[in-house]
Amino acid sequence: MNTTVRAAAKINLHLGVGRVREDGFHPLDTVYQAIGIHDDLSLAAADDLTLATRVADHIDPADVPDGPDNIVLRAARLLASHAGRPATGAFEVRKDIPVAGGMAGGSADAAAALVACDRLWGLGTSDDDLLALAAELGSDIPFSLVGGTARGVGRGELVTPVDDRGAWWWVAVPAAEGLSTPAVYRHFDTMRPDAPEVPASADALLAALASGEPVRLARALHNDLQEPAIDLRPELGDLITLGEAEGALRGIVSGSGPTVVFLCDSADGARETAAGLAGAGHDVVLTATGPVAGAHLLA
Ligand SMILES: C[C@@](CO)(OP(=O)(O)O)[C@H](O)COP(=O)(O)OP(=O)(O)OC[C@H]1O[C@@H](n2ccc(N)nc2=O)[C@H](O)[C@@H]1O
Ligand SMILES: Nc1ncnc2c1ncn2[C@@H]1O[C@H](COP(=O)(O)OP(=O)(O)O)[C@@H](O)[C@H]1O
Repeated sequence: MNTTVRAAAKINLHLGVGRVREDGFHPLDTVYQAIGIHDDLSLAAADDLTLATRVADHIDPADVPDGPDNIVLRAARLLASHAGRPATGAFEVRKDIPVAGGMAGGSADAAAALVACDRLWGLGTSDDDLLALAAELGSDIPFSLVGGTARGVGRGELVTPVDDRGAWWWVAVPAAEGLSTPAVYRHFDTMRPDAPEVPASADALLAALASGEPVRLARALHNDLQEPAIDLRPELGDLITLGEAEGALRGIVSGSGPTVVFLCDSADGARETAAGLAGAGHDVVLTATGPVAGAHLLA
């Protein structure tokens, strides 16, 4: 029998980035939100470890590694070694989350793989151990397990859920070509040699979130990686201006980009913004609500 796990894309409502640490990572104060764009991962019992990927029309299959470098297989091997057992199983991943888009698609798949292997192998790994293994694989992966809306500190791996009773409407516009996360962080270092050691606080964003007011949340959105991402891809600035002219409350680069996400005031607002962006020639325009759950088993 197959085990199927769904994992969501993330956006950063607030991404405060401090001066690079000695270990090469940047201290963050961030607020993540999981939104309704998903990858689905299924796992069947097998004698060896295999992976097949299927991608949505808006994804180039060549962008997804199909060998041992795929983070799904890395996650399976890490959990197997933690449990002292062989890594076995036949994975199939169906990708809808833009690749190298600043939406943590690989992190979502890694979180899904941890949950699926734990189930198929009957391990009953504790939440604390799963979160620690997730952090070892990547800074965003603990959040992909937790989902909802959460604050992330440290290098983003220390995650605490926050109060969010909103149902926020988002329009996401991925780019045809992804951006490398380390390259955007390096560009941040060049552009912001004076970056403070302590990253910009997420407190104002959290207050806006608790208000439930889309206009207030729109004003509070903040991303310190937006400037370097736009400097590397100037067309992202034009895209933000366009989406705002088409009715969005605010556009912002998602994480390290190049996906741009637009906060809208309602379902109708999101439909209108999406239609305006599509009419202006953007082939791929996705609409989603957030928050949604983290990596979870499908019945
Ligand atoms: C920028 C963010 C914002 O949520 O997301 P994406 O836009 O990539 O989705 C994250 O910080 C990405 O997290 P993730 O993609 O898991 O990063 P990791 O695999 O841990 O690290 C990849 C590389 O990114 C840089 N990195 C990552 C996290 C961090 N706090 N500081 C960094 O400088 C380092 O160069 C590191 O070698
Ligand atoms: N399962 C996977 N899905 C997507 N990308 C993967 C996967 N496994 C490894 N990768 C590699 O990770 C890189 C970053 O992918 P992704 O997590 O989608 O982006 P981001 O870090 O911008 O959120 C990709 O360019 C790809 O080479």
